[in-house]
Amino acid sequence: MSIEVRNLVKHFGRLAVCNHLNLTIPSGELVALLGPSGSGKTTLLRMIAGLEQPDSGHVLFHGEDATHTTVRERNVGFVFQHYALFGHMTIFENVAFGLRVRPRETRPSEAQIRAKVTELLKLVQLDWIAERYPHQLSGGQRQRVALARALAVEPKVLLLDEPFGALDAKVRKELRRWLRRLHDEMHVTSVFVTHDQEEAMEVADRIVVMNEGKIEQEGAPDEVYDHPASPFVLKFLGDVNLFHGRVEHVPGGALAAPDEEVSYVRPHELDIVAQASADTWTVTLAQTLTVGPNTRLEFRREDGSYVDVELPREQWLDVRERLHLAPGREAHLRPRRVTRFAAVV
Ligand SMILES: Nc1ncnc2c1ncn2[C@@H]1O[C@H](COP(=O)(O)OP(=O)(O)OP(=O)(O)O)[C@@H](O)[C@H]1O
Repeated sequence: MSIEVRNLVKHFGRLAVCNHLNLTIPSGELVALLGPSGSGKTTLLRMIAGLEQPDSGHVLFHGEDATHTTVRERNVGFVFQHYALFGHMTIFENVAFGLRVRPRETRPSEAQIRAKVTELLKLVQLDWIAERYPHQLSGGQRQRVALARALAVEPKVLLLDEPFGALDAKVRKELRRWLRRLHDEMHVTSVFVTHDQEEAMEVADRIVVMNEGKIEQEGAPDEVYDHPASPFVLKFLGDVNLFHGRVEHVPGGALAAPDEEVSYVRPHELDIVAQASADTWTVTLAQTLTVGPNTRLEFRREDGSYVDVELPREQWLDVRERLHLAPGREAHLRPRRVTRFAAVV
């Protein structure tokens, strides 16, 4: 089931929360709506679901206008961050719920319900605790039950709003991979909202970057990361050093961008070298910090600004020895890649 959003507009008071949005999600794709808080992700998701009406524009499901259809008619499954399971029902009954409340004529038989729920609980690897109650499960297990419950009614579209937001980092990571695998098995067209760029990059086929009610860019994770369409996308997808036009201290001036340009270099795209040359910046090491396998170095430039460099720990130990680097010592940084945008005046 493909989803299409055409010229969608939604205001809350005078605030344009969705500002003429256009988006096409092909059938079977897993798409992330990524953006900072307040960028309109949830509102867009709710309009796709039918929980919110747009001021104007259209939502199409499989080419057919669904703008004025109800949530039920759209046949979408939801998983939200604080999606409450029914506390008085077992896990099994929670998953069976959507099937049991169907009108008699479309309700599956008891045997069919049992088979379906068992299959889904196996899929989310929780069949061994089917008779437990929600309060006896961990947060991550509960989210998996919520997903199984959403899938039970065989939705054509699955919508997830920060589904793993409330969980700790390790569980989040596990659930992400697991969601990706699940999607590959089920092929349900899925849209999930997140403000975590790592989560979006790791899970999604395609990322839609949103900012202030508009789509800044959409594309495959690599495409968006390697070819950001705007400084906003570049900054939102990871740490980046920023160099303004006038960089007088650069030896030879070759790196000095024209005044109207800003250069951006990611911390892992800078090499530390011994000799100054036309394509290096002269810096002083301020401090080092090792986090896991990587070391993060903070260098100070002559104008007082800071540049971050990140490299694998072993590489850092090697560079440190070769260049006799220590806090307070001078070094030179050579970018392997520079992204330039016109400065906003
Ligand atoms: N029902 C509402 N009434 C008034 N304003 C609203 C309503 N829902 C959302 N907003 C406002 O619309 C803007 C976009 O909200 P939305 O929830 O879509 O953003 P978001 O990108 O999902 O943010 P978050 O990541 O914080 O959930 C926000 O400024 C929010 O305060």
